Amino acid sequence: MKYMFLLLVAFKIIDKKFSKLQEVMGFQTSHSTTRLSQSVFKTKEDSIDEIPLLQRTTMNSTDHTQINTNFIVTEYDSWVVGHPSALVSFDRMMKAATGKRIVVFLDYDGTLSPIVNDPDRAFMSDEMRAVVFKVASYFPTAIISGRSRDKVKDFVKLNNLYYAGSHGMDIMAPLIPITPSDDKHFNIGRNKNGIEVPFQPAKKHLPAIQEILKRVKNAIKEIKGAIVEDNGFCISVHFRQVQEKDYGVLEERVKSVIENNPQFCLTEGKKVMEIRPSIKWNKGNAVEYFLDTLGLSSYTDVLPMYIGDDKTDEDAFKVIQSTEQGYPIIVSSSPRETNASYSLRDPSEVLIFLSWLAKWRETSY
Ligand SMILES: O=P(O)(O)OC[C@H]1O[C@H](O[C@H]2O[C@H](CO)[C@@H](O)[C@H](O)[C@H]2O)[C@H](O)[C@@H](O)[C@@H]1O
Repeated sequence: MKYMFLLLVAFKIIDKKFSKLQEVMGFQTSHSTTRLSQSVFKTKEDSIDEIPLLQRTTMNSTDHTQINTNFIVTEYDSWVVGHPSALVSFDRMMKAATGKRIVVFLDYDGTLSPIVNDPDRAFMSDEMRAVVFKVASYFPTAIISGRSRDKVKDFVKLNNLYYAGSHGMDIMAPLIPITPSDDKHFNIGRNKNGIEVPFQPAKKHLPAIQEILKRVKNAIKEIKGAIVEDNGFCISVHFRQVQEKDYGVLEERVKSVIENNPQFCLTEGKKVMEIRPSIKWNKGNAVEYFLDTLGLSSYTDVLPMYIGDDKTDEDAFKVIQSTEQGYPIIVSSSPRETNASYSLRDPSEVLIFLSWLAKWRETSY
């Protein structure tokens, strides 16, 4: 009996220590829902379950830091300390947002829709659409995508938000600012008859872009799995389905098309090479443009949030950082060098975050 009691006490102490460790690791305690707990814990449990016990005890420090055989701190766990989960930090973030004018910026691929092999089939779920609709009905919201503006709008299918395509090189800004504008960009959104026209800083390059599009399609047509996507002011060359042995040739051919043509440059995204005009305009400029046309750039109580997953979103994260009170949130399930302050693992966590945001607005106003 005495031993049973001692055993119970020992068990309690271990259990308490484990809970403490979870808190230190940033696991949610106050805003938890079953979905969040499942989402946050899933990978931990999976990563432990998936790895045989023997291997757990022999892991090297590059992949995992071993604490004991039952609890493993992954590189992701260490990274997330510097880029806390926006779900775990939700209460704190929203406390700081109270009374501020929230503006929401969203990337599309890998943020609102999961990454898939075929770029034409990167559909957004109805659940995500419903939640984005709700968020956009409460806060000014814009989607800034690498896709052409029309294409991203076709995927999203919502009319209560703003769209920027071609990494911000094609913006349909609000016609009437929600607050009096300081007029920096405002008139650019309409023609002289007051009709809505998109802001397209690379417009004069369009004929050259179309010429490059023809040439790149021709240059890579024999490479199996390569897909060329016309994104209006940018061209994507996808290699997700290209065999590794063919990648070198593909890269060489794409580079040769813009060789000696300083009008264009090549950037890289997720298994995609992108040809774009060499102008100083990116997703960060698009964020500034929207804030300006919304009439918000001169207000000190504006809190912009930007959620994105790719390299081109980093320019926007930098701009959000520079406001000193915005929330740049990266979508990544692996550690990454980033200018974002917070993180979400994947579009399913983006969905939870946006639904909490809408709920917060419903209950706190
Ligand atoms: O700025 P975004 O909205 O994130 O657009 C960036 C690129 O996204 C798309 O490509 C990516 O998603 C595809 C579908 O999941 C995937 O197959 C591809 O490997 C990813 O790179 C889009 O097709 C590109 O044109 C965008 O530039």
